[in-house]
Amino acid sequence: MISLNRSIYLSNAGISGSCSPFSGRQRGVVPSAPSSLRVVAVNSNRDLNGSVVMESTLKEMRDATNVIDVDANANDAAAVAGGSHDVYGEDMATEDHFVTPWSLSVASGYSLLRDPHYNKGLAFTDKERDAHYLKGLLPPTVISQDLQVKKMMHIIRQYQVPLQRYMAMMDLQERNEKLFYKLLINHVEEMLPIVYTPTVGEACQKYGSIFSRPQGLYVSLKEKGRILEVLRNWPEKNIQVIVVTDGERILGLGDLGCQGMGIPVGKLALYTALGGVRPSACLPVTIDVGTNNEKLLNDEFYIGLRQRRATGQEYDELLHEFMTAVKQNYGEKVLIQFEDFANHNAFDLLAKYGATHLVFNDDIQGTASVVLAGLVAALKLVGGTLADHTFLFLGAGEAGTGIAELIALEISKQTNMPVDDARKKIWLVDSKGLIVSSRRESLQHFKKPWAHDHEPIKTLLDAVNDIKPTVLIGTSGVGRTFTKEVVEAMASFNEKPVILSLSNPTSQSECTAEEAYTWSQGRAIFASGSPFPPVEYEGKTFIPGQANNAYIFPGFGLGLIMSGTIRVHDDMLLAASEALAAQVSQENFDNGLIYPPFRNIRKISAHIAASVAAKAYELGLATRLPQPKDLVQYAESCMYSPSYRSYR
Ligand SMILES: NC(=O)C1=CN([C@@H]2O[C@H](COP(=O)(O)OP(=O)(O)OC[C@H]3O[C@@H](n4cnc5c(N)ncnc54)[C@H](OP(=O)(O)O)[C@@H]3O)[C@@H](O)[C@H]2O)C=CC1
Ligand SMILES: CC(=O)C(=O)O
Ligand SMILES: [Mg+2]
Repeated sequence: MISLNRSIYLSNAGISGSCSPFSGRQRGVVPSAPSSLRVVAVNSNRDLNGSVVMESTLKEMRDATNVIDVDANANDAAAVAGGSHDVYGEDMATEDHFVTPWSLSVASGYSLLRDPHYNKGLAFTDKERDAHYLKGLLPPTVISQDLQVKKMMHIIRQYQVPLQRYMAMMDLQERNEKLFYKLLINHVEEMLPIVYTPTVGEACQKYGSIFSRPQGLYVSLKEKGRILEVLRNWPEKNIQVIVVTDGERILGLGDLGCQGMGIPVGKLALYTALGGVRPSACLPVTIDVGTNNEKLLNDEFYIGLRQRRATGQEYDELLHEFMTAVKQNYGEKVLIQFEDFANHNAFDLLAKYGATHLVFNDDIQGTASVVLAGLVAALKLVGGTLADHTFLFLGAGEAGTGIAELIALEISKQTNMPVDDARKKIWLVDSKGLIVSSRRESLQHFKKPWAHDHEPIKTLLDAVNDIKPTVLIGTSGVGRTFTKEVVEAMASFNEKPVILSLSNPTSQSECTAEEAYTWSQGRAIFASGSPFPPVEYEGKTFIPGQANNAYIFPGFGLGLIMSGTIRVHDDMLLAASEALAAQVSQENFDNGLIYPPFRNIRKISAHIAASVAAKAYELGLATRLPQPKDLVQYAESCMYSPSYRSYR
């Protein structure tokens, strides 16, 4: 039986006996604990000093003095599931689940205010303040969550420097998670450039200096042989999406080593805000195998291993241990999204683990899907079918060859032409010039399918003038490479040249929106990886689109999760593309846009999720049966809500 003085808090502290109260997420339990064992940390002094392990029942928990609530997120899922299925966790629907320690929390008021999952700040009602020992810990006023959002926006807008806004947002995420997501969802177009590209790039570059509270899980070479143990230190048990990087190609900023952590953290914030995956199901991971970035190695504030990158067998073994441990710890339905790996590892990891794990490479596959969607939509503005167009890429790495391949697959599907023939409509330029057959022997494997018969060409401008593409796509990671001459050449033989500058962050964009519109005399159909503001040209306002995989991965992931899909298939990427393209309205087209606005992203994500799930069911890769009748409605019903819950 439980004997309580003042308050109790469920955590894994009872098992470890050594964890400090409320450092990071505290609703977890050592996953290997037998399910019948209830682990309760008794807090007699508002601390977890003297934690004990004991058995308990749900009733006992509820009888305890200060029971807050079952996991609010679990409630979201259970509510939409009508208590009958488990969208967000295998064992969520059963009563037994609700007595497991990670789904029920009991806290002192003081601790409650410091738990980002439950904290509501001034929005705690008087009744809640009474019930949860909050009296006196807050000033008397009670305000709504909407007013809190308004106030935070006011504070954030006062910061002129984007990095300060980023830090304010990260601070909010660590302080009051629901408020963070409410704000991000309600102000998505304004806040996306802060928590995501371009600002997240600068944050990664300066991560060591701005680092305060750790976010995500660091798996370094030091942990080799003990990765399962590291995973078990993470307090959440029902992880559904992991975004993992090794920091070697962070946006177009190169090797940022361990400081790449900003990317998984940012991507997963989007999984929740844009795709509705609950935050506690998301795990950001950075694999630290060292860095070859001399500046960071010599930076006294660098947070990672101070050694050059491990490669070869040492690297492979660490990654394999990680992949094996993830599956062992979270099961086979956890989605592992590879992010910002260098291409010499990215393609191999995807190929190696694609057959055994639910893996998705955002840079190769997510980017491909978002760009194909934009191109399909662009056809409404430029005419013809995909097969009628000629595509030229600057950059033949993950993004470039990934997009090229999906375009070829779609052309082949639409025309019944062999994929090899479809590839002939697509040309790529890398740092050595046009990829042609005479270079084949020395090419990396992912470039070989693009080595067409042609004379060697050294420069992009020469390639543009020779090949005369209708679509020019920048995936080089090098800024200002679409020069005036290049854009003018595109505009000289295309009435409406399609120009996509995909490289991130803004500094690496192949050209700016202003350059694209002015150099093409306002005729370009333009989109970029990082956002640009509208451009005035000859009395007309041009609104550039944002071609970023953020349109795809949140909905794509949601579709996989909600259908219990066990493997990613190319047809799912095509389905996601079609779903996104279908969301572009006539009004968007009238404004020259080939992507819908981000403000509708949750609806868009629901449609993408539904299409991906439908494809998964069709392919027999979905395990959650029976298939829901209305997948869009189902996707919407599964989405995390950032609104506060009432703590009874
Ligand atoms: N908008 C979006 O959603 C996304 C944008 N990106 C962005 O795309 C960029 C590239 O990413 P990724 O494909 O993964 O990177 P990779 O390193 O895999 O590929 C970069 C490619 O660019 C080529 N390149 C580099 N410099 C030049 C140059 N001066 N002239 C011509 N080609 C050059 C490289 O050539 P070589 O092979 O010879 O070295 C390589 O083929 C990044 O900036 C990234 O942020 C990536 C994913 C999604
Ligand atoms: C957007 C993205 O994934 C990248 O630039 O790498
Ligand atoms: Mg990326």
